[in-house]
Amino acid sequence: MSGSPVPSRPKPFIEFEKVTVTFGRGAKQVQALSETSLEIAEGDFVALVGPSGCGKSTLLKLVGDLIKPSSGYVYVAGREIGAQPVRIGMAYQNPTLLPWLNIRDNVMMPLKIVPPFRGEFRAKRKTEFRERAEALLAQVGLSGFGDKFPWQLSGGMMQRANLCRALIHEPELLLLDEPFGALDQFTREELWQIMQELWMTKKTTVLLVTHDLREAAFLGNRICVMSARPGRILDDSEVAFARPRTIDMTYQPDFVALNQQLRSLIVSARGGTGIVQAGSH
Ligand SMILES: Nc1ncnc2c1ncn2[C@@H]1O[C@H](COP(=O)(O)OP(=O)(O)OP(=O)(O)O)[C@@H](O)[C@H]1O
Repeated sequence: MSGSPVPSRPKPFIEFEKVTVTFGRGAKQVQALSETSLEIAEGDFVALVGPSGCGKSTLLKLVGDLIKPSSGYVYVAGREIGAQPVRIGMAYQNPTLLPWLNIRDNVMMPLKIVPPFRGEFRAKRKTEFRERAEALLAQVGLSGFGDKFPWQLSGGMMQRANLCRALIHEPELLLLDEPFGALDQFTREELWQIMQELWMTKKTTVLLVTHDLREAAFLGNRICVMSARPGRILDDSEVAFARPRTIDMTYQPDFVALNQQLRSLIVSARGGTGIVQAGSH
C-alpha cells in the first residue's frame, strides 16, 4: 500500500440502521418492516418499489418523522430524526389542496408555516414569495392559474400545483408517495418530465414510492426493491441512463430489460407467477 489516505465516503444524508416497525399489539400486531438498513446520499433520487403492503409508505413516514421505529435508528443529515429540523416537502396521490385558497396561496402555504420563512412572510418578503410561487407555477406549465381555485383545475393540474407546494420552501428532502398514481398515462409521463427537470435544477434529495416500474426507472438514480411484508430491501441498483431521460428512451431495449428485471424480482417477492387469475385480486 502507498500509504495515501483512503478517500472518505460522504456521509449519507439519510441512513436507516437496522430499523423495524411493528404496528399494534397482541393478536392485532402487524410487522410492517423487518430489519432494514439503507443509506441515501445527499441529492440522490431513490425510487422504492415492491409488492403492495410491503412497507414502502412506512419507510417514507419514518423519514418524515411521522412514525417512530420499533427498533433501530433513522438518521437524517447526520442526526437522529427529530433531533434537528430538516425542511421536508411531501406530495401524495391526493393533492390535498385547500379548497378555500387559490392556487398561488395554496402553493405559498409552507412559507407561512415552515421556519425560517414563517417569520419573514408577513413582512417584506411577501412579494418576493409570490414571485417565487409564480415562477414555480410557470415551471410546471401553470402560468396564469395562480388566481384559480383547486376545483377549477383538472387532476393533473392539481398535482402540478401540489408539486409546487412541496418545493416552494426549498426542501432539503422531498418525499413522494405515488404522486402520479391517479393520473392518466399521458399526464403522468408529462409530470415525470417536469419532475425530472425540477430535480435537475434543484438537486433535492428525493425518495419516491411508486408501483409504476417505468416511473421508477425514468426518475430514479437508484431503485430499491422491497420484499413482501414484513418488508426489507431485496435489491438496490443504480439506474445508469443518461439525463435528461426522454419518454422514447423508456421503450428502448435496455430500459425495457430493466423493467422486466424489476418485475420478476417483485413477482418472486410476492411469491407468485405474475399471472393474475380471473376473479383474483
Ligand atoms: N397505522 C397502522 N396501523 C396498523 N397497520 C398499519 C399501519 N400503517 C400501515 N400498516 C400496515 O403495515 C403494512 C405496510 O403498510 P404500508 O402502507 O407501508 O405498505 P405499502 O408498501 O406502502 O403498501 P401499498 O403499496 O399497498 O400502498 C400493511 O400491512 C399495512 O396494513
